[in-house]
Amino acid sequence: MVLLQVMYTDLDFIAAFNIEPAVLHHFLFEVYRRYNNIPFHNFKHCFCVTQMMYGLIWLTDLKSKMDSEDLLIMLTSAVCHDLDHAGYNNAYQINARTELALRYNDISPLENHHCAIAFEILEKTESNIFRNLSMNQYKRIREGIIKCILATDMTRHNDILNKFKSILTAFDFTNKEHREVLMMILIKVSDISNEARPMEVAEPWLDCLLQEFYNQSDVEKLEGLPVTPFMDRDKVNKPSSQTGFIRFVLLPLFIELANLFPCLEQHIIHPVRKALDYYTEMEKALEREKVIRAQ
Ligand SMILES: COc1ccc(NC(=O)[C@H](C)Nc2nc3c(cnn3-c3ccccc3C)c(=O)[nH]2)cc1
Repeated sequence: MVLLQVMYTDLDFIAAFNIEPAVLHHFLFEVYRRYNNIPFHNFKHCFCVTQMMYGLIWLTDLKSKMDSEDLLIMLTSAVCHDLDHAGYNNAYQINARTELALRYNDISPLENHHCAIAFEILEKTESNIFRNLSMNQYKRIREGIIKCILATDMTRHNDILNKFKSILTAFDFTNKEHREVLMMILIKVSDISNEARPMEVAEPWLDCLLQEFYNQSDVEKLEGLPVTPFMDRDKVNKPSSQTGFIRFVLLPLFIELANLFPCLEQHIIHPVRKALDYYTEMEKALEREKVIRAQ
């Protein structure tokens, strides 16, 4: 948590929002406690997403383009975005008619839950880092965090990306709606950006993700529920699922963001293109092996 604390300090949130260090520590400890020990959606994932968000804020010089409230919304949303994730995605929640699906009427049940847990923590005085804010500031920050966390539901991926594309040509930092879409894009980029990291860091994350996905599809098979193909251990081909993800999801998203911040080309697009080459090579090696074994 100390590293997360440094990020709040470095971005001058302590001074700007009169956040007491003890309260920040309490908040981050509660967040740490409310993430679960599952292969992928654990506290380490929360840290990676927050660290990526922090890096993007500095790389794009957002401090000079957006006010502190928006930056506080982005960092806090990253910290809280997967709180109490149990390793079963929205499709499972809805198909299995879980308590979450029932409570949130099948509308982004997980993301609604992550956000509700975040504000449960923030309701407690000892961990409410917003307790010295005015009512208006609190309302604005709460609205922003809800929008950002709910935007991490991948079923909304294309809608959010298309909205961003439509405003890109005339992006206006003084336009509230433009800023909101950009904040959603930035938390989405941070959330799925493992492949922008060195391969020795990125590949283990994919193995952890597949572990979580395989665990879910095993349960779905046991419970006679529909199984998502890219989660089925009998169907998933790791390199080809990842080349598909990088080509059709990751690169298009990162390229759009780089249209607004060209410096990101070298920092996140270049490494992802190298990751695509790596998994494409792995795919070919697997194919060759299959041919040899088939003979
Ligand atoms: C449009 O909705 C989608 C699109 C793609 C996927 N996931 C995939 O294609 C596969 C499993 N690969 C993948 N999925 C990833 C990564 C990072 N986050 N992430 C992920 C994790 C949980 C839920 C959704 C996603 C994209 C990654 O590096 N690879 C999941 C949902």
